[in-house]
Parts: sequence; structure tokens; C-alpha cells
Amino acid sequence: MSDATSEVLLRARGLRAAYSVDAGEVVAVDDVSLEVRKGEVLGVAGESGCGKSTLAAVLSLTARPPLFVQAGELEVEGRRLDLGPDTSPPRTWRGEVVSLLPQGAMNSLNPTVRIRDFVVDIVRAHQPKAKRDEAIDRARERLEQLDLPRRVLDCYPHQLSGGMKQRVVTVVSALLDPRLLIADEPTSALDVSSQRVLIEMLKEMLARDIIGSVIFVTHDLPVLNTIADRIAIMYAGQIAEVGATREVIDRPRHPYSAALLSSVLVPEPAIRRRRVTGIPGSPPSLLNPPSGCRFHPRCSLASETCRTEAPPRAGDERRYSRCWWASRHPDQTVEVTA
Ligand SMILES: Nc1ncnc2c1ncn2[C@@H]1O[C@H](COP(=O)(O)OP(=O)(O)OP(=O)(O)O)[C@@H](O)[C@H]1O
Repeated sequence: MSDATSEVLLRARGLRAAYSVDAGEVVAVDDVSLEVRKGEVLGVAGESGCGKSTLAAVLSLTARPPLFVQAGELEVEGRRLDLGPDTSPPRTWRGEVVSLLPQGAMNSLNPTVRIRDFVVDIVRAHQPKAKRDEAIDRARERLEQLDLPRRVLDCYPHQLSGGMKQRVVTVVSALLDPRLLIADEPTSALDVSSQRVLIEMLKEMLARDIIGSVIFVTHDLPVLNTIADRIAIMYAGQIAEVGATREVIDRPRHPYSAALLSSVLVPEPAIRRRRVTGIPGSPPSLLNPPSGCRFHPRCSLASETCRTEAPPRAGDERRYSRCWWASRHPDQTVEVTA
């Protein structure tokens, strides 16, 4: 796990990406900036449709039409890449620098292909000249290193339990030792004990430097509470608040994250506040988001400025809230009434 002195592994600035649809553009990632330190797990949370998977696609350079990356800059371990419609990433970027474990990956395994052949396909997708035996040997070693049975390589997907399938696709997605693994909803189809085993395995992969850092995308806040060093809360294509996990849960500085988190997670008793029972209204359409702060139609703290002007980032890169209220109330915590 990282601490405040760890070096920055990923810096993303000004990311913007949109789906091109008949009615116009659905801007699903809009002016998103974030950083991840070495050894850190950054959780990305938010309601369905807020742009989590789109952000994962942008960061992993796997965006495909109708999704178009319009702007932004990525820096991973000093390697810089300007993003835009014509970006062609260096060959080693995908898989070795950043690897994406997509949502539902374990269910998209080909039922007629043994895991060993899946391994070869994945390695060759990144290293076309890789030898079959070497790819399989690498997977075997990695499975042993992580205390998983080697025999899974001989299995077809249906011969593995859901939990084992997810562990295997996670290991295979990290076979090239990516500096950043982006895992999109890796635990959502798993029972609680399989979730725990997968999380322990990810921590082990970090400890052994098989992966440098993790971005863990989920709508499951209790899971994030157990794995994430920091959390970014997304709302309507933007990061509403980011900060250390306990800090954001116990001392939220954005009314949306306060409402979202306190409805699921109970803060420390010493600073427990009145709990909200839900957030009124529903998320906006990203085809035509509200003016000013996107959360203002649902926010009990909204002022006139919030309706008309985009909020500033109150705080620094590691801990900020994109909120007028937070900018006017430095260091105060949002208290939400039911
Ligand atoms: N192929 C597409 N065409 C048009 N709009 C899309 C497409 N895919 C996603 N969107 C829109 O982009 C927005 C963000 O979607 P995204 O899948 O990134 O959200 P999410 O937070 O990952 O949601 P979930 O938790 O349900 O996976 C949503 O408004 C969604 O409707």
C-alpha cells in the first residue's frame, strides 16, 4: 500500500470522451483529472451511468467507436501521452503499461477454448512474436506464485467456479506485469467469500510488484472500503470528490458523496452524523447535463451560483471536492439530513 511519500505512477489531466449518438454527443468523461501513486489502490465509485467504465476505457486506451477520446493527457512513470482523436499509443502501452480487466471478463471467456489457449491469445495480442510454450510457462509460474492450482490451465471455463474464473482472468490480464491494472467491477458477480479471496490476491500482486497500482471501479462501496486507499466519487461524467478512503467516508466535502456514502457505509461512531435515506431525483442525461454544478438539481445546499457556474476544485490534487459549498467552507464536512 502507498503512503503520502510514494511516487506518482499515473497522472491524468483534462480527460474528455464522448459517445457519438444520433441526437448528439454523450460526454461521459468530462474534465477528469486524477493521480495514482505507486502501490496505491484508487477506487472509482458512483451510480450506474456516471461514466466509470468510460473512464476505464479512456485510461486503458481501449476506447472504440462510438466512444471518442477528445482531449487529455496521460503520464505513467514519466511516459507522457497526449490524448485526442488521432492518438496512436506506443505498442507497449496496452498490457505492459496499463492493462484493463473489463467488466464481465470472466463471462466472456470462450467456452470452447482451454485456459492455456486463452493465455496464449492474450499474450500474443500484446507480443505477437511470443512463443506459445513461453506464454504458458509464464502463466504457470504466476499461478504458482499466487497459490492458484496449475491445473486450471488445462480446464475449459465451465470447469472452474465463478471465483476461480475471475482470479484466473485477473492473473492473465496482469501477465505482462502492467504498472497499472484497471479492474472494472471485478467483484460484482462474486459471492462475499470469493470477493474477499480476489481482493487478497490483488493485494498480493501489489506486494510482489506484479502490478504497480490498481484502479478499482465499482458501485459496491463496502468492497471499496476494504481495498481502496483513496476513493474518487464520480457524478455525471466528472469527479465530484476524491480523497483518502476514511477521509471521504468520515468527512465528505461534497453533498453527493456525503449522501451516497452515508446511505451505505456508517462513519466512525465518534463522528457519526445524521444519515440520509436516499438522494432525491435521478442522475441527469449526459446528452444535455444541467448548467453550473451538475448535481445542483438534487442538492439541498445549492445556491444561485451553483445553478449557473461550474464549481471550482476545492482542495489539492489528492483531496478535492468539486463544489461551491466546499470552496466557501474550507475544511468543513457536509452534514446531510434525511
Ligand atoms: N455505446 C454507447 N452509446 C451511447 N452512450 C453510451 C454508450 N455506452 C455508454 N453510454 C452512456 O455513457 C454514460 C456512461 O456510461 P458508463 O458505462 O461509462 O457508466 P458506468 O458508471 O460504468 O455505469 P455502470 O455502473 O452501469 O457500468 C451513460 O450515460 C451511458 O448511457
